[in-house]
Amino acid sequence: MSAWKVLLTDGLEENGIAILRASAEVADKKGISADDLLQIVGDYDALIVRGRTKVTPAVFAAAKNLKVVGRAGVGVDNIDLKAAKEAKVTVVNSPLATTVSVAELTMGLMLSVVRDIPRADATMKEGKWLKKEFEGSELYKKTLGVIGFGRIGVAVANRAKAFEMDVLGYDPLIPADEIQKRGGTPATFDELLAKSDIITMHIPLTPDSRGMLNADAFAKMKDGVRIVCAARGGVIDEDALLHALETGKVAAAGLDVFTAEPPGLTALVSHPHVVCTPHVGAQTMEAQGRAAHDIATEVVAALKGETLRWKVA
Ligand SMILES: NC(=O)c1ccc[n+]([C@@H]2O[C@H](COP(=O)([O-])OP(=O)(O)OC[C@H]3O[C@@H](n4cnc5c(N)ncnc54)[C@H](O)[C@@H]3O)[C@@H](O)[C@H]2O)c1
Ligand SMILES: O=C(O)CC[C@@H](O)C(=O)O
Repeated sequence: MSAWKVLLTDGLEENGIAILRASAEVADKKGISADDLLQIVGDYDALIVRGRTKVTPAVFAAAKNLKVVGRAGVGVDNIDLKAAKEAKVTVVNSPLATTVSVAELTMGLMLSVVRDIPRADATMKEGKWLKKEFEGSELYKKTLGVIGFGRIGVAVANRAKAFEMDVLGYDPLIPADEIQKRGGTPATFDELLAKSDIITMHIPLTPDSRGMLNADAFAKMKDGVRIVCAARGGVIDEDALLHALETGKVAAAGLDVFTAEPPGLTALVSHPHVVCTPHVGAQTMEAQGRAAHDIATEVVAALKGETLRWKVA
């Protein structure tokens, strides 16, 4: 009989489940409702989530045996870290697993917004040949502003440099010489806004970063700037972005993430100059395989009281 019980509420790749099963009993309740989670969470020593499950103070209050919450992925904005601390529950994530996948999707969104690839494809599927309408622009020699020069921001910067873009980096938590070492030209927020042809966001959603790209920020940007975001919807004020698209200040936006998910068919989602994907930055078999391995290993280590690599709280 296994000593520990682990609950999965957003699924996990098989390789991760196998690691957990070597030390614990695993219950896979993918898609469980918030109410049903409150009913059963008290039975478990560990809870592993992705972004869908909200690990609220009520969950911690009901989770009498819980020792660790594992986030298969990076962002922990769906986990109440204050409540975790008060409940003396460890929170771990798997921050290295998805960097490449998110960076590659970001490049895809960037290419999509400069060449209008999704709309060109849609018109072909309507039997049209609108060659003259699809005059885009190059990435070559354009300035890319990377907001958040951490793992994903740097991975995007490296890929952008292969396209011979000039890369500005804004990250108040990283010294300028470190941004330079990581391959970016350090910039203040306002410099980045003023000089970039494309701005891409790679920051966590925190009280500080919520609504960072707002009406004031859009006003400071170049006319015709393009915006890409595969971080969190909340870092952009979506009403301000829509207004900037409607006035032409922003020529196009590529968005993987939304303030409310799923957003439904909002004016932003249906705007002709917006390319959307349904929060799939980390949704590759490679990233999910790595995330499953890393989070399962880390959660087992937490249960065993071993040294942790990715303790968030
Ligand atoms: N679309 C997806 O599926 C997907 C997948 C993984 C991660 N993400 C998002 O991407 C974010 C970044 O991931 P990462 O692995 O690069 O994290 P990271 O911690 O390596 O990098 C984030 C960087 O943002 C900086 N930062 C924090 N607050 C800032 C602020 N207010 N202004 C400017 N910079 C700020 C930090 O100093 C850090 O260097 C995650 O927090 C997550 O929300 C999305
Ligand atoms: O788990 C997901 O579906 C998204 C993951 C991603 O946004 C993250 O922060 O790791």
